Amino acid sequence: MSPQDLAKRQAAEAALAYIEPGEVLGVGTGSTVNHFIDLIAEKRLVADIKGAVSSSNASSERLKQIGVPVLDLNQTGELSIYVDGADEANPALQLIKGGGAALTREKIVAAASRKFVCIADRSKQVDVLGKFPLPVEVIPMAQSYVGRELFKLGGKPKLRDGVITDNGNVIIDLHGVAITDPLALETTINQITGVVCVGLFARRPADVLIVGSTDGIQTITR
Ligand SMILES: O=C(CO)[C@H](O)[C@H](O)COP(=O)(O)O
Repeated sequence: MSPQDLAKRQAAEAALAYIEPGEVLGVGTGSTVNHFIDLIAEKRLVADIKGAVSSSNASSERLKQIGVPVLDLNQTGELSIYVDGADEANPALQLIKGGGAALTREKIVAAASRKFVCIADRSKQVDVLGKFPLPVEVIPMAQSYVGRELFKLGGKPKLRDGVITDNGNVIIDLHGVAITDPLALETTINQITGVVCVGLFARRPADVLIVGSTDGIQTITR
């Protein structure tokens, strides 16, 4: 396992402590979350979990494989805990997410959860968000229009080739914007017609960030 992968696994393992027995768990998407799901099985915690609401078809499949029932958010009500990774996190625990194209469902599950526990390796920590291209999920017929509107914001929008989201939409990645005011940019992009969701989690930041590294675990609480 690479040092980065080991750091992701350490963060994922620390997040197991946030699981509330008998509760429905929100589960995100990505390689760090895959460690989290695998660890639930390895540490024999499956029976503690009533079920999970998942942010992607990929995570749903992985959860089912270890025997965790995948539930419909419309049937569960508010979730106590949501565990997910991130592409970038700033000191206010605002995030860029969507590297795995699951941003819309991730934002929905995060919004419907009382506590968002973000798990990441240290490479994801930044002072200013925006080195990682900002993912925007877009209705396919609006992709050219939205691309032109995103260009006006000063960055370089690029269609993510060959990617269709679980919701049947496309992803435009906005490159080269240093995000000094995440709340304002989230609002601006949300208001572009044809945008389904922007992978900027400023209005709904993480509540806890668990960072794994070769030096160990760091937990930051908002
Ligand atoms: O937002 C995401 C998927 O849409 C992931 O949380 C993000 O891309 C981090 O992925 P990884 O854990 O593989 O580094």
